[in-house]
Parts: sequence; C-alpha cells; structure tokens
Amino acid sequence: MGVEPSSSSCVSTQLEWDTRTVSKARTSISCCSVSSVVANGMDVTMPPVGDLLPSCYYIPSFINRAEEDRIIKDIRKVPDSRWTVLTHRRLLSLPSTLTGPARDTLLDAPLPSYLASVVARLKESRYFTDSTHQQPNHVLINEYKPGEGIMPHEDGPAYAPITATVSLGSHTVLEIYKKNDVGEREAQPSWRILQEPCSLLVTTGHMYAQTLHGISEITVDENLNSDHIVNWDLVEEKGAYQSGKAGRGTRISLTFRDVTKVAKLGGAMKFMSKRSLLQKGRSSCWVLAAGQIRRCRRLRRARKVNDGRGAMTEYHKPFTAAELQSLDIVARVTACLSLAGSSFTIISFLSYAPLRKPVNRLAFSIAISNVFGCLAYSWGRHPVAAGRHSAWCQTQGLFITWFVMTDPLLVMVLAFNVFLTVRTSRNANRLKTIDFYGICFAFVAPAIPAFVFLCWRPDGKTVYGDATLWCWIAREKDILRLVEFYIPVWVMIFTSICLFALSGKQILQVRKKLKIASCKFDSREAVCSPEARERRFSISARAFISRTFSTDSRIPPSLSTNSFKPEVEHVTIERVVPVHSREELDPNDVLPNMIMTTTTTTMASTLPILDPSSSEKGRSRAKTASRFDKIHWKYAKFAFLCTVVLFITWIPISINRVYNNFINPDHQIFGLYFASALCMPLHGFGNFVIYTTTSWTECRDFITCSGHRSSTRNSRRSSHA
Ligand SMILES: O=C(O)CCC(=O)C(=O)O
Ligand SMILES: [Fe+2]
Repeated sequence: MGVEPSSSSCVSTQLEWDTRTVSKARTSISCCSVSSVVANGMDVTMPPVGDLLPSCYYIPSFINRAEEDRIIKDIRKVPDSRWTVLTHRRLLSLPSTLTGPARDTLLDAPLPSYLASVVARLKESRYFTDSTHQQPNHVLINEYKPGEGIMPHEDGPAYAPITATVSLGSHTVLEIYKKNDVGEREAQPSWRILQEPCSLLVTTGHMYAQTLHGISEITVDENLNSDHIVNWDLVEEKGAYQSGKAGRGTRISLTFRDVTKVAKLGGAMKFMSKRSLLQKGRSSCWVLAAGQIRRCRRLRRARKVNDGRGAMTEYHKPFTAAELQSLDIVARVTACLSLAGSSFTIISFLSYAPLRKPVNRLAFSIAISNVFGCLAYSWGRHPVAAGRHSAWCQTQGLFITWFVMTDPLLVMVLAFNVFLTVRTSRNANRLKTIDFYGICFAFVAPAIPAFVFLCWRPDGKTVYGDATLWCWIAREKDILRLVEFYIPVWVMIFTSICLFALSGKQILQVRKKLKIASCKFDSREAVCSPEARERRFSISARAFISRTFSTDSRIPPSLSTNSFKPEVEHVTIERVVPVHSREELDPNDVLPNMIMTTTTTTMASTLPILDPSSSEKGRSRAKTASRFDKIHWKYAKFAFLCTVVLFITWIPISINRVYNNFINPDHQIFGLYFASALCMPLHGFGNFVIYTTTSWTECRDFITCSGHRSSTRNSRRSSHA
C-alpha cells in the first residue's frame, strides 16, 4: 500500500524491497487515501517483504522549484558561525542542537519560519501521525559539496522512528546497509535510492530501525539505472540520468524529525527564542539584563559545545562488519591472555605459600577483579548482538563498570601500601588491616554505580547498551561514562603515581643519607647517626629484598638500650615489605649499620649480627651502596611497571573518549578503537607480568615444582649460618 499526501502535486509511493534481490527494485506506486494511512498507521499496515522490510516512501517534486529556490536563499542567510563544519559536510541543527546528558532533549522552540510551508505539508500528509508530537519539531540541514557525504549510520533513539528528508539543489544517492545476524552493518549497501532535487524521502518502521544509511563521498554517481537504483521506476526526471551517470552539485538536505524529549524553556530561554537567538543565530547577549546575560552566556557556551556534537545524535555506526569483527577478535584475544595470566596469579597464590606475601595479596585481589573484567571483555560484541535488553548485554555492562574500576582502585591501595611502608612506622597488623579495608573498598565502591546503572532506566532505556566495542554504558550516554568512569579513573591513576613517586623519593633520600652515614662510619655512629626515619626505612628497604616468609625481626639484647629499639621492637619484616622478592638473605648482605636479627619460619635461627672490623668497613660500605642500588632498582621496577600498565590500559580508550566528546564527535577513528580494544582487556595480563616479575623466583619455583628443594636449601644455609 501507499500513501497519498494531500498536496496534489505530489505522487506518493511506497517502496517495497525484496531483500533477496539486492539491487533489483521491486517497487510499487500506489495512491491511497490519507485517511486509510491514518486509520491503519503507517508502520503496522506494511506486510513483511522478504526477511526484512524497509519502510520507505519516495515522493518526487514534494516541493516545487520556486519553493526550493526560496528555501535555499533563506538558508544561505544563516551566518557561517551558526554552521557546524565537519570534515565532509557542514550542518545546521534547528531550532537548536539536542541537549542533556544523553543529548536527546530538544529545548522547546519553533522551527524557522522559512520552513513553515514544508512543515505544514508534512503535517497535512500525515507522515508523522504516529510520532510523539504528530509533527516534526527538529530539522537537521546538511550541505554537501560534490565529493562530500555522510558515513553509514542510524539516526538513533532520540527521535521518534520517522525521518523525512527533502533534497534541495542537487540529486544524491542514499545507500542503505543491512545489518547482519550479529547486528553489524554489512560491508556493501543493499540498496541505492536516487533522491532528486525537490523530492521527499520518508523512512520509518523497519527501515528506520533495522538499516543504516549513508552517502558516498564521490563527485559522480554511476550505475543510475533500473538495475541499481531501487526507486528507478519512481524517478521523475529519468532523462537527466539517461547516461547512467550524474555529476553532483551542491546539495542541501532538510532532515525533519520528531524529537521525543522536549524541555520547556525557562524565562531567559523564552526571551532568547523570542529574540530569535536560536533561530537567527545571533550570538550577542547585549540586549539582556544582567542576570539574563549570565544565563545567556552559559547557554551560548553550552551551545558551542553541543554544536560540535550535534551529529552525535545521529548515533553513528561508522565501522563495517569486517572492522567491527577485527575489533571483536582483538579484544577477545587480549582478554583471553589476561584471563590466563590472572588465573595463573590466583592459582599460584592459593597453592604456593611462599607467594602469599603482602604485595601479592593485592596482586591476588587485582587478579580476581581482572578475571571478571576480562571475562566480560572476552565476550566481545556478542552481548551487543544479543540485544540491549538481553541479560548477557546487561551482565557485560555490569562486569565492566564494576571490575574494571576495581583494578585502578586496587593499584591505588597498593601504592598507598608502599607509601605507608616506606614513610610511616605502622606495624604489620595495622598495614594488613588497612590493606583489608582498601581491598573491600575497591570491590564494594564500584559495585554501587554498577548496580544503579543496571536498575536505572533514564528515558525508559537501559543505561547499559551498545558502546561499539562491547555492551557498556551506552554510546548515547557518553557524558555519563566520562563523569562516572574516566574522570575517577584518571584521578586514581595520578594519585597512585604520586604515591609511588613520594615513596621513590624517600628511597632515594635514604640511599643518599646512608652513603653519607657510611662515610662517617664508626662503631658508635653505626648505631646512632642515621635519623630514626631513615633507620626505619633501612629495615623496609632490606625487607624489599628479603625473604618472602620472614615473620619476625628482633633487636638483639645488645641493642636493647639504644634508640633503635622502640622502633623495631614490634616490627615484623612483613610490616615493612611492600614488595618482596625472594632473594636469599645472605649474611654478608646485611647492611653494616643495621644491627638487628632476622628469623624466618624456615630458618628458625638468627642471622649473625654484624660488627664489622675496620678492615672490612670498605667492603661493607660498597656492599651497602650496591644493596641500596638493588633495592632502588627493585622499587623503581615495580612502580614503573604499575605505571606502565595503567597507562597502556587507559590511554588509548581515554584519548578516544576525549576525541569523540570534545574534538570531533562525528568522526570515529578506527585506529583509536583498535588500540582501545587491544589495550583495555590487556590489563589483566599486565598485572600478571608485574606479579611474575616482582616474585620471579617463587613463580619459577612454583612452575618447576622446586619449592621443596628451595626450602631445603634455605634451611641448610641458615643452619650453616
Ligand atoms: O542528507 C541526507 O540525505 C541524509 C542526512 C542524514 O542521514 C542525517 O542527517 O541523519
Ligand atoms: Fe541519517
């Protein structure tokens, strides 16, 4: 069936396309009364054709040439400053660009008066009868020079599912792409629609929801014939395209839509719309009273930002099925690597006692969060294909929001742990408690927004939805993603880096002072000269490289009266071990001015107290410095790796977000998406690298099952000592 607009000059046509014959059109021109359309509704009356029915109407000469000229002239009067210039076209969003966190809200204002006759005809034709406001309330004016076009996209959820496009100035060919079984667009268009100047193209129903449309960036359209143009039978001026080719001129399209959400304007906005600030594009605020000026400026600033984003409401889907597939594959491969790495961390930590040291408690917690996060990534885009409301898509969104946030939080807890160890004199139990609370916080805090987003239905839609790479906070809510996710994550990353840097500074300072102190070395100064804090740090520094399962550290009776005692009396090695490595604690390695005894659970004996004779002082000093170099290197390596992993994980995806939010919302860079798909799911693997690097000996023992041999060797050494 077809639709007959009330205007007698218009021929109303419905195109029915058989999806099995891709380029060959099966069109029907039929005229039926408007009342029958209204009675039945445009959408529901259409019988399904093939496996997918695009619902589309082509009406040549919807407006006449004089009307076309007049509208073009009026559009040309709009100052250049009001246009948003994009790479391959420029556009005007009237009465204004959409606003609100999801950029789906129209500030109530009339459409420009020079479009009134077209709007009236659309209304009379009743194309919008089933839409929210029964008439268009928004128009996007696109201007294309020859060679310009628009990438394949969907018009998105901000509008009622109907678009009416009037072409002015030149013809174009609109290409329609089907989606494949997993909801991705096919590489080649399935249909081509020739739109003549003055024509109207209405897309609705299945066509609106199930297909993508775009215009190729070419200067000459070819294959303009009945075999390749789906509406060829309806083309009015076939003579103009007889050669099968047509060079494009400058085309202006008016895309009328009905924005579902409309916000009534307050006093200042009403005033502004009366002053035609929105319609006529005046940028001056000078006519307003003081308070209004401030609001006007705020609105202008907001409009500036939105202007750059207007096209985002088109809900672009710029990638081909092949591109989306490659993003999917790379994300899933890296996620699987991370899953394997995290599983190793969890299994080895649980099953091999020497690995259960404080820093690895955190590595273990991070691995747990990585397992859930990377599990979600490993599903790739399949949850997207399962549908926004599917449990799979919602679970993927939940896991990513929850556990991917847990990771940087835990790294921050780890950095805090290192910082407390190096800078304060808290004992092992205090640090363990702080760790415990930190870990709990890191798991519980991100769960709150994650579950809120799962239940929240702003505008009746789920928060989690298609976010291109996976189901996450949906693309149209990218501001929410920025505020809830990217900003907190970067705050955490910088906090961690600062804490690492402060701890590193402390290490370097101690190293310097130790060198000076060792120069002045004599038996008295050995005990007294370094400041209390440095001495404390000396313990932690040594602990950095001490055995894994040291449990106690005691002051020898000979030191019980010196100032060193109170600080180390209750100190266990664990309390000062932010990063253990399982190097053998060679008695010769003990720092000469750290006169203390260390016991280990396996050694069950004390290491000798050093009381170096003056002939050995030189050698001891050299060893002290070299020991500190080792400590410093270990610390630096650990902090460096944590920082590198954080950066690798978060930089590509954050650059992508900044680019799409603030620089060019209309253009998605495949390389940035690819880098994000590669790096984001890789953080579990990065954390596994840190874990194995900082506990290499234990990991090696675990893998080669030589833990027993190693313990025996240690016992032998200690008894020998
Ligand atoms: O210019 C056209 O014909 C298409 C414009 C379009 O698809 C849009 O603005 O969403
Ligand atoms: Fe569009």
